[in-house]
Amino acid sequence: MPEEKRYLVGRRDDGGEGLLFLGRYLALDGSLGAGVYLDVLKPHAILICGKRGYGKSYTMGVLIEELARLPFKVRKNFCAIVVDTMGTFTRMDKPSMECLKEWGLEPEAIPIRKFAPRSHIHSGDVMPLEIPTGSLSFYDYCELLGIEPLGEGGAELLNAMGESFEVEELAGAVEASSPIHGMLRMVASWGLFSGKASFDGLLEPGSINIIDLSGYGHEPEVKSCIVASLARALYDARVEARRREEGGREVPLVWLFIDEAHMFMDSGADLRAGRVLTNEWLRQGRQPGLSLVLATQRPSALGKDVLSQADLIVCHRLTLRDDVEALESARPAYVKEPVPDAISRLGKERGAAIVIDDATESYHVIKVRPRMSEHGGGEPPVYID
Ligand SMILES: Nc1ncnc2c1ncn2[C@@H]1O[C@H](COP(=O)(O)OP(=O)(O)OP(=O)(O)O)[C@@H](O)[C@H]1O
Repeated sequence: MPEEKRYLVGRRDDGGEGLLFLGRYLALDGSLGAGVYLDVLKPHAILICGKRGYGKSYTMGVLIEELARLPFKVRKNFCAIVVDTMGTFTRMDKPSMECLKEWGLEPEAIPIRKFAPRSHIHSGDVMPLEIPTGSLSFYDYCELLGIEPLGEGGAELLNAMGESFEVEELAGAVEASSPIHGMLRMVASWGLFSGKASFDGLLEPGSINIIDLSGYGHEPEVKSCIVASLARALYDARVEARRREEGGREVPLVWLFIDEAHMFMDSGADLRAGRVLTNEWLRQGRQPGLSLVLATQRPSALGKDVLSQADLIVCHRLTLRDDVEALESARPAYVKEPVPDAISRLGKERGAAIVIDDATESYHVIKVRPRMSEHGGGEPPVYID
């Protein structure tokens, strides 16, 4: 039987190992063609964008599934960390028997684990996420507490800090009458930060770790603080390990997935998480082996850096002029067709996308493959008696 034709994005050669099956070519008449695969052996900065409900989280889930079913000899080089702001991916750790058959995995070999802040754990299969206070800077604390670093509150906090970054100790060190005292007490009561915690548990070779932050739905500063400290600690761990690694892997290469990335990287909001992700991960992440996958409805909100640093863009249907223009103004020379024209070719089909790939300097219209595990991002049904 002739071998099925396939296309690779993210890598120039046609090598066999370390490929994620993304979907199939989508022809104008709606028919599906050759398979499209994404390289996993090199670090990538991937932007998935699209209008609400057209397949961003679904596509992110496909990439996570594909990582989960990589053979262990390849997967052990990596670990994936998924920042799940809406609880979209929390059902992926218990795939159906049918899905396991597709993945070719025994139930005990599923590499997907779930973490959540202790106060948001409601079932026994979720592990507690604790943020090491050592990974927080003075500026992280200022953002978390909503105080100006150069203002009165900032000075008070800085005085209290001395050697300790422990939340309880800081609360004890500021005047009880100060508003910061109350805020630090509140932060301490969450049980989220600890001097004894470490992120090492997430760095298990071959593991896929879903971090459920949906409990902090209305607190962007808390989510930013968690993501900033996590992203910084992972970056430091890889930079350190890279110096020592020779012929083996000490700390796995990291794939960090961030859904609703505009929450952290909105150029107008200037959150700490956005700065770490842009400066350390997008600009400097290639050498330490850090891959970043961002999904957003609002590519125009992320700032020019994200569009210019992404080596692969998966663009689902977009209609807002600002967003289409942002992509058009970042269009590489090898994309001959204006972005608005390419987007209009997608029509209204969910899961259809344009893939713009720097490695092969090409772009393709594809339909992302169907999910194997349950997708948590669908719309809730309306029950009419
Ligand atoms: N590749 C696909 N194949 C089949 N159906 C899909 C595909 N992609 C998306 N869908 C359908 O579209 C729905 C919405 O997709 P998804 O949850 O990914 O939207 P989204 O773009 O992340 O939206 P939001 O911005 O609101 O989070 C899914 O529940 C699924 O039914």
